[in-house]
Amino acid sequence: MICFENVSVTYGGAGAAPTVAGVDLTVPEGELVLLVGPSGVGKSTLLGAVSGLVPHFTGGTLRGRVTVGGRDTRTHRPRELADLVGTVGQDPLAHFVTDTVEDELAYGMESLGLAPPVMRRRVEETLDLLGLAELRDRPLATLSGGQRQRVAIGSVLTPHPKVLVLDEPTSALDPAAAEEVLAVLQRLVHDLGTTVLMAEHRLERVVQYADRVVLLPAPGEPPVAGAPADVMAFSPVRPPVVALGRLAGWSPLPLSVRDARRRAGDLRTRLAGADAGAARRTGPAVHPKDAPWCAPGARDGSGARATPSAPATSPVSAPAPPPGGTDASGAGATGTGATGTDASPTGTGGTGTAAPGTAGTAGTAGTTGTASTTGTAAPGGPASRTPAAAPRGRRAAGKRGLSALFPWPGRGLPARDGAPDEETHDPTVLAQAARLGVRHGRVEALRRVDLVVRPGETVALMGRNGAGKSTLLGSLVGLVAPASGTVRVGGRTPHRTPPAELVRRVALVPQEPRDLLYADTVGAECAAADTDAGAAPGTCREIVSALLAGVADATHPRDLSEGQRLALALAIVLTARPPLLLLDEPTRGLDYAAKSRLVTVLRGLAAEGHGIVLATHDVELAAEIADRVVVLAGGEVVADGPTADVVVSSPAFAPQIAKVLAPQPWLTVAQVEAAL
Ligand SMILES: Nc1ncnc2c1ncn2[C@@H]1O[C@H](COP(=O)(O)OP(=O)(O)OP(=O)(O)O)[C@@H](O)[C@H]1O
Ligand SMILES: Nc1ncnc2c1ncn2[C@@H]1O[C@H](COP(=O)(O)OP(=O)(O)OP(=O)(O)O)[C@@H](O)[C@H]1O
Repeated sequence: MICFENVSVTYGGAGAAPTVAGVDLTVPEGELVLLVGPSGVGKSTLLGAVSGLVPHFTGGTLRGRVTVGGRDTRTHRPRELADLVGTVGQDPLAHFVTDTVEDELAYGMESLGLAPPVMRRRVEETLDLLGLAELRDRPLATLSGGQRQRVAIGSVLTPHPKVLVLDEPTSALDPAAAEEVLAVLQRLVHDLGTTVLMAEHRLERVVQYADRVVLLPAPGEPPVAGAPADVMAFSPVRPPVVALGRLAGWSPLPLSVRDARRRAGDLRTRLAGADAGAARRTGPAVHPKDAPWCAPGARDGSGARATPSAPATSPVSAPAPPPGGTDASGAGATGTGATGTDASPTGTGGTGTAAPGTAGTAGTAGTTGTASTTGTAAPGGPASRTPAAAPRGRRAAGKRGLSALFPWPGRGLPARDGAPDEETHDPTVLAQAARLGVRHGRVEALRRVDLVVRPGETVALMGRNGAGKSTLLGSLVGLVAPASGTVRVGGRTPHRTPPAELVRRVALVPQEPRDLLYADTVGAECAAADTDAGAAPGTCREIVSALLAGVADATHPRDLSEGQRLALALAIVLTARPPLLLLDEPTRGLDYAAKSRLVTVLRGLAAEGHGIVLATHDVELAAEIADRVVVLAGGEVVADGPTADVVVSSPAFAPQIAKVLAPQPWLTVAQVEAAL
């Protein structure tokens, strides 16, 4: 059904190396084929060549031939393939064409001219199938990340295309929703003979459903295709059950928890006497001193360093003194460091690239709000949730709004220590929500939420799509104001705190990393991040490379792969080293190796006394890194406890290894390896 004949794709001008090359591949009708490989290797590029987006919309040069159902995708533009191919990209919002859930589900069918009764029936079926019935009239812009992804999937299912091309379709879905979507896909493949080509990083969710796996081992290297267990035997990306199977020497390798449980008897016996607690403490934690970007003096070359477990009011990320010697507390309104630059004389931006913002800069940003996608946050009121929908120009303004909100701990920022709500601040508490309620219009997104985050703690927020995780993170950075109860960060009330003060206490990597990016190149983003944070030049760049190799300085952030873009956004925020670090779904697009490097970095920060809160559906990540898991449901906290207790007691949130080795207490392959 899909045929690649000696295909290569090259971005950039003459002489550039091809991103993918030597692709000869056939995907037969009625098969589910899984495309795997490291971040940035070219998976989306190959998928785009099938849907026609590459090269028609992305640029670049496609050589060779890709046909779908006999149609050449180079001579047929995407709309000429629309009756045959349904595509879900990595950024659903960018592809939505209507305004509401129901309209979006109907749109593809309308374009094909299907009869109204048929459309009606299929919309209803799909609303039920994907748990969207209650959201049918909702504006798409108000949906949570996972709700958007469900709509995107639903909208390609309704026209019943013969071919589905899906790029990380479960990345924003909660575990149960992911299982449901995969069950639907399997039914389409088995019952209707639909052909599915899907790229996915969370192999633990999908590999057992694949008929075949195609591995892209490295950029420019030809793909290797085969039976899933055969490819997993040598694949550099593999789910925990496969890693466990390889560790234990099982053959054939297990692809599912069920397969692995059947093989695990001996392993359980070997592990019976081992100390799970000790193994759990044997993670790959790298002390920050051993991480180059964290080395003393890395930030300003002076060797100045914050004390571990410093309280929030003298944050571990406390900005280093500027060359001029001005310190954070004494800078007053003019403390702009060596440059003396006011970032926003026109009052349109936040601290921008001139992080050493003055009181005037910060105040202006906060009060005018820049009419940006998020700029309404600070004292101005709740923020729009639609930054990704904004055109590039607005997004740039959004970035300025964001930089006013998020973490550019400017040197010389005026500290209002001693302000009323800080007087009673307990330095062992980085953030606290008490009986917190938040509304988005008619939607009660959070109800009576209690949460405390202390220095050195890593907390995973988990829960179904729409449970309120992003809202809770948003309330900690002042993006949303409480309807009831209180929220404090570093002793401040976030939505009432001038952004320039808040950024010294807390930072957020948003669910859509694009919202943090505004420069034209990776290099410029990194340079701005260093300046904003008062870090030594090269710090941000070093973190990007440490998380993910192969991200070129000259690339426009728009052209980065999903994982590369996330690595850049993470690096920008990690450069700022805020006392409290908030991460909203921080592993989309990241391969297992990059994820493990991220875990190492975060562990290092936690060891230094930073607090970390991550909203995630990635149960494997939560098992690796979180001390505590807080589960939200319908806007309420329904569980809050040590990771092992919370995740093991829930089939939805238990990582694969916990399921395989239950009732033994192991959560990760690393723990098992350490114990053996
Ligand atoms: N339009 C473009 N212009 C220039 N370079 C691009 C463009 N699109 C992708 N690239 C580059 O091609 C490479 C492959 O990107 P692609 O998105 O295909 O990778 P991927 O395997 O899907 O990554 P991920 O797992 O992170 O989603 C990356 O280095 C990326 O920077
Ligand atoms: N601007 C808005 N207007 C109306 N409802 C909204 C708005 N923003 C969010 N919501 C709703 O609030 C609820 C909580 O959304 P939130 O984004 O916090 O969920 P989440 O737990 O992060 O979900 P996901 O796992 O899908 O990212 C959802 O039902 C969402 O649809």
